[in-house]
Amino acid sequence: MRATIEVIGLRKRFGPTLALDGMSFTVQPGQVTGFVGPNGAGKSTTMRVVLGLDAADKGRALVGGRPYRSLSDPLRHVGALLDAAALQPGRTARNHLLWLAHSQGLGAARVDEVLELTGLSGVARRRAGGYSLGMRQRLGIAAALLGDPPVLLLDEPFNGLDPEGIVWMRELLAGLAGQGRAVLVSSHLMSELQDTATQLVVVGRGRVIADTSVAALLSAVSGDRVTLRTTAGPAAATLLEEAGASVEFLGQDTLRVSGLAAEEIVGVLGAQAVPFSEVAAHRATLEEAYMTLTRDAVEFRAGREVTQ
Ligand SMILES: Nc1ncnc2c1ncn2[C@@H]1O[C@H](COP(=O)(O)OP(=O)(O)OP(=O)(O)O)[C@@H](O)[C@H]1O
Repeated sequence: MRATIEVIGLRKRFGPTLALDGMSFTVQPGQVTGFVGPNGAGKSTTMRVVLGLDAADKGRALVGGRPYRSLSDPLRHVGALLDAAALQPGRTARNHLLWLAHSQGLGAARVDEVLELTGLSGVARRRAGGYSLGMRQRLGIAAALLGDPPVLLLDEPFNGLDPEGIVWMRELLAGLAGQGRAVLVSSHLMSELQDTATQLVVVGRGRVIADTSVAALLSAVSGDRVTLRTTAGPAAATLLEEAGASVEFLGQDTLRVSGLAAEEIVGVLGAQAVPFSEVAAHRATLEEAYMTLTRDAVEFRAGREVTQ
């Protein structure tokens, strides 16, 4: 089976709410793909449609090239974490997983493996009703991994995790993608996905705003701004402007330079022996990139609405 998720032109209306408005993207194997957007953007609905839990009014969703409902052993094809709070509180974690495993022809040995993998072995015989949200997230991941599926869909897996849990989750997701799986992870906090996602599908109001690699997004948003610290501000500014840069004074000794790369700035100043103590290229965070993208989308929509 191809480890992919294909979402093709999904449209879904709930009464007056248009939850999905032509949602389309593909999730590739070997990557953690972040699925981000503000509350109500349509992330959960998309995942529910992919998993056959909601029917789309239009469009198609395929897992490994096939609709979810046509998969005979779904847990072996796709693992999902949708709502970690949805557990039978009286059941122990191990029994919960055993029940799921048996329904798919999987044995107890696999249950113990996923308990180990998610760090739950020590508490596996406790009732899940007493679990913290973080432990429930781990149990949800354990359930998603039971069938060793090539495709994973995780809705807000970072919810309720403490900082240590967040690091653990990032490493787990990167490891799963490193094994060649397609991993789709939704979040409304871009910062959670920093250092984890390599691809991003950014959504707003039921459609895709951007579908890009994280590296391309960060370099596009970082631009070519460089911060320069020098005690010879005016001389440096003159030289750099002559070399084609634009220069802005942020303080007496601090200049923001654009239009030249950091190495070129060092070259220009070095050639004329102009002293400087720091040349730092600006690097955007994922959060900044997200704000830029979603702000543009809002402006675009506002403009379109006015002209309609
Ligand atoms: N069962 C439902 N009945 C009515 N409206 C719904 C239903 N499910 C989702 N919606 C609406 O569809 C829109 C998309 O919701 P969805 O939960 O998919 O967004 P989301 O991006 O996952 O948001 P969040 O980050 O808050 O989870 C929202 O306006 C939501 O209120």
